[in-house]
Amino acid sequence: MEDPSTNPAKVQKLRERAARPSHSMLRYLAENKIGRVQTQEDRKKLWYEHRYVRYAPSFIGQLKPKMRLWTAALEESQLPLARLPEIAVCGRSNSGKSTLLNYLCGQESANVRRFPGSTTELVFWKVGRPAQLCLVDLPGYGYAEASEEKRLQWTEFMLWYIRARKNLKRLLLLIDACQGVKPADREMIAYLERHSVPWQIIVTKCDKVPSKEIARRLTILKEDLGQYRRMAGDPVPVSALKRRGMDLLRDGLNQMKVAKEMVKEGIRLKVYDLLEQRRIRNRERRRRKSEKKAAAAASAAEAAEATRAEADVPNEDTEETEDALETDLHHLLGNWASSAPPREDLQQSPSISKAFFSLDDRDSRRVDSFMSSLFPDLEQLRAVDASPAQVSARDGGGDLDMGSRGAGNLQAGQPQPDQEMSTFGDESTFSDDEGEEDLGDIKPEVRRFDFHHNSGETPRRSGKSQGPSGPSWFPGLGPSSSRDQGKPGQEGSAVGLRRDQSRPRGDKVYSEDDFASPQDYAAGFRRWAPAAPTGGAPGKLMAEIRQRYEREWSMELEDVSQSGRGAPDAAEPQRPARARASEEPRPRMPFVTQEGLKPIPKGHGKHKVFGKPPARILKTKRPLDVTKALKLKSRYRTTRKRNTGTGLDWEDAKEQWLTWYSKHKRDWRLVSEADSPKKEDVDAAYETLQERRRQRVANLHRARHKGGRARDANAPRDESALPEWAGRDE
Ligand SMILES: Nc1nc2c(ncn2[C@@H]2O[C@H](COP(=O)(O)OP(=O)(O)OP(=O)(O)O)[C@@H](O)[C@H]2O)c(=O)[nH]1
Ligand SMILES: [Mg+2]
Repeated sequence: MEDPSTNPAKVQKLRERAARPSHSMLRYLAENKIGRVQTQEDRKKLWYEHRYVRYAPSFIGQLKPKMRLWTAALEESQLPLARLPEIAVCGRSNSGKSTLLNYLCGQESANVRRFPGSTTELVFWKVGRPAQLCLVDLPGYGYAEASEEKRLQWTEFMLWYIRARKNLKRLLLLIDACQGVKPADREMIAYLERHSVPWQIIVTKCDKVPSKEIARRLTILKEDLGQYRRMAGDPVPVSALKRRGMDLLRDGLNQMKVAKEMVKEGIRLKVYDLLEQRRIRNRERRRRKSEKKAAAAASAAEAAEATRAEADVPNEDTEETEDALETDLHHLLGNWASSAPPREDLQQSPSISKAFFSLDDRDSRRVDSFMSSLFPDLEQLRAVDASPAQVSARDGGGDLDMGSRGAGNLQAGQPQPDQEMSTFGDESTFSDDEGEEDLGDIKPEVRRFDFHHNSGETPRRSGKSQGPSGPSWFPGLGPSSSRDQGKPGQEGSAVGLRRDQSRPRGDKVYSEDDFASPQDYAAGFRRWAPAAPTGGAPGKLMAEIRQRYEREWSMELEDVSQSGRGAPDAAEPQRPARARASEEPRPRMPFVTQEGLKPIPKGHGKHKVFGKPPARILKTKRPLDVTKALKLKSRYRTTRKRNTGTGLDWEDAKEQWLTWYSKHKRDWRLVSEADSPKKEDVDAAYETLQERRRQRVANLHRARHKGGRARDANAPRDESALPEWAGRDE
């Protein structure tokens, strides 16, 4: 018997058959009706639900949250600010990524098409109002209906994005339930593991597979993927199109939305409640302002003195409004904060460390001791102001380890002047509807993310060096004091201490961000992120990746090229492909082989690089042959008509017709329409023919049983003709 272990497909089948899904899983699938509908009753119900029940799921605490297009990016410069936690969906083309995003929010915003390759850019969707999450629709990998250049471009950029983006909180890896985990998916998992990106498998299109099958496959998946460290949760079976199993997924993602707390005068509050309040407040302020302006214009027309007198009013008024709004805010928050007694220590002029890193005395003491252990000369640092020469010397440092640079500079006593920076990432992210509003009055009080906030443009990573006014590498240390004391006119440009307002204490938890380079920090990239792929060198990143992870990726390429040749000699140096002098240099779209870089092959060979299209697409698509289907062929005949007897005598013609008739007699329409001798004649002649044939067969039969040729049974027996032994009766 054949050994089944030699055939992976067989092994998989055997495993599936042997898998024993857990009771809870079967129960979950049955309760949520995940799987192909079996009965007519269920089918009817599903149809009804789909058609008539309005779909309004609750996600990130909002009912049918708004899904607004933020940007679509294929280059680093097109990426949006990294301010919201991002969840990306990734998977082979046509695995249902865009559909899943749509139905997560109950919207139909993302572009969905039937063919692979409908999404060709990284599409960023802001979810909620105010936005609390960013969903990223990544283009698919594997086969897609697009040019190779395009596919290479988006694949590279997607891989780079996954690797470099700091606020990417989770990557949902979609797997088509009908297709299962393909080699390309395994490659992607290896890539994610390598770069420490939390991922989770979502099995989509579950409405196409029976639930028993799904349960078995999920069990095997769980077994196989249990070894991975970065897997953020068990595989989730869903059917986005039929809206099944989505709640489990939503619950998982809900935890990732912006839900920061801040401590305001000793009271913990949700930032988003405050943002809502601020939205209301700002709107109110704008309305009052415009009213005031209108009133001022009216009075200006009456008297010039009155106008001049009003010129000073806005400042006072604004402050009044501020106060009024502050109380308004407290009122809206249930008057908690106003009832809290004012703390003595808050009124004092804040020391550098205390102002930023303490919530209560215990925390501040702990942080202080941590600080002094890290930076023994912290006290001296505070006295030193940043001079432009020192700063520029620091900026010439190239791309060293940012962590050690940050710490080193602090020790060298070069605190940076403060600069506006965007906030992002786990520690610092929050955004609201308008997005660009100044968050100055709220930010300083936010626990754990009291970084400097940008009210203007964020310095991009690819941009110029920050120069003398570069942002602090260690937010909150030094610069705030120098700024507050040295630049009284710059109030409110960045989040720091406001002169008129003392900072409530907030404790500080350090993160890697604190030691990241300002550029990376501002642009929201991970440490060690490589430069983004550019149009100038297509395929470079991809080639690097392939070279690096070749062993981990179960590469079809390797299998194909190595079978029959054996493993390559490791000692042999790699020969670069030689350019022929006579030929013009071709634009190279390289991919990595055992022999080095090669241009992407044409024809079937390119499947090795890009994956194979599904069989459905490889099949030639022919229009349905209507004439055949409706049996109208004879009426709309386009082929040559058979010779029906021109130039033949009747006998020959009849003979031909009879052959034709015996072939086509089942198709009564053909026969009746045929331009032939009369049907009765043909039938009669055919019957005769058949009779003759029957005779012939009968004769043969008889002859066989009489041990010789057919004979007339009544003919007189010729004894002499018989052999000697045959006729001797006696
Ligand atoms: N039966 C079924 N079909 C689905 C489901 N989800 C998506 N589809 C179909 O799959 C096809 C592709 O869906 P898309 O959402 O465009 O797939 P995609 O992964 O975004 O594809 P690309 O953008 O090309 O990578 C569409 O025809 C969908 O209707 C599902 O849960 N069940
Ligand atoms: Mg898509």
